[in-house]
Amino acid sequence: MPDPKRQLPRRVYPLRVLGMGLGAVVVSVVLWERNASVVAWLYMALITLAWPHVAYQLSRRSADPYRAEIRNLLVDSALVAALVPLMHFNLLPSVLLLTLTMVDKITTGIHGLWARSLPGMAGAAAASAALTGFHWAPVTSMLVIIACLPVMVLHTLSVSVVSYRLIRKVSQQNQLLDELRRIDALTGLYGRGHWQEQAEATLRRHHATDEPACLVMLDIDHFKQINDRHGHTVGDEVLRALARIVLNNVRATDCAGRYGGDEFAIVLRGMHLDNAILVAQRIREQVQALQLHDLPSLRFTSSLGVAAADHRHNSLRAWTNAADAELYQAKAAGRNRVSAGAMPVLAPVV
Ligand SMILES: Nc1nc2c(ncn2[C@@H]2O[C@H](COP(=O)(O)OP(=O)(O)OP(=O)(O)O)[C@@H](O)[C@H]2O)c(=O)[nH]1
Repeated sequence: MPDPKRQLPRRVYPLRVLGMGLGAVVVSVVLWERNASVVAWLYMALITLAWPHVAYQLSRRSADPYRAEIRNLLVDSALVAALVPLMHFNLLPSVLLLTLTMVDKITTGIHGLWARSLPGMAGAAAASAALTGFHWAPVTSMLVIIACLPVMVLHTLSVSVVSYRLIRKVSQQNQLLDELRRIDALTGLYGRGHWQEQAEATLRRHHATDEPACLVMLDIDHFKQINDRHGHTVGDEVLRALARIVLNNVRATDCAGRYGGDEFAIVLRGMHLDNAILVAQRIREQVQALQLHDLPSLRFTSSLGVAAADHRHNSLRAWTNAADAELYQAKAAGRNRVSAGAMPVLAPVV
């Protein structure tokens, strides 16, 4: 991929040619109005027409084109400031060109570049005033106003387009970051943070409307042994396969997340405990029957704890603790089973 810093001179070159060219139109009209000398015309042509090409060659030949281009940007500002005395301080073009060169420094996004350009601008304006003689004629004619329009319009539009692209890129990247934050990369289930937000919302709705909801905590049995015997890659494959089973058994309105290493949490919205137990049983059975494509001999099981949302659950922590306690029961009772609150521990169907 081309280095964007090395590409900078090539990107800036046409913009500088265009900007300085449009500036030249403005200054030419002012010089023409005041019957400027040949020297003044040459001076203007050197700055506006020759400089962009010199700048390009300087940065292209430099060992560090990026730094060279920053230097060129500072020279741009100084040269534009030098045009002001040449125009006898004609008000509109002077203010316009100085403002635009400042905007160019700001839109680079380089911290403080505009401030760094100020001493050079002041020095160049003073030197230019000394060379050309200090003439004060700030009144702007209609012709000069018209000559200012193209640079004004084109510059404003181009800055707007660049800002628009930047804003779109930032918002796309924010969306991507949000997606990364929400989704667990390994399993494709929700990550813990997003899952918790959704689970909290479900619990709040239960408190507000009495809408039933159940929480299933699932943990793979002896997962450490799978990792130890077959390696982490197989362990990861087991986690992915289990996530697929979970997703196949929940509705779009439910919320399944990876809670920890080999622990999964599912919020079943609008569901009573008896139905939630059926879902948990179905998942347990499918996990037990699962065969990995690359390692069909590997079998594993899971334990699940189910807790219905209750008014006594004053926080998500209380609800997850209740489901976790059930999960602990299932593990303690011999694993590969579902445990659910008031319901008896459910032994596996053999
Ligand atoms: N392959 C893989 N392993 C993980 C990942 N995250 C956590 N683990 C492993 O998961 C294992 C969890 O093991 P334990 O919590 O001790 O539980 P267990 O072996 O499943 O035993 P029981 O839960 O008591 O049945 C640890 O060995 C972790 O290293 C992961 O993303 N990929």
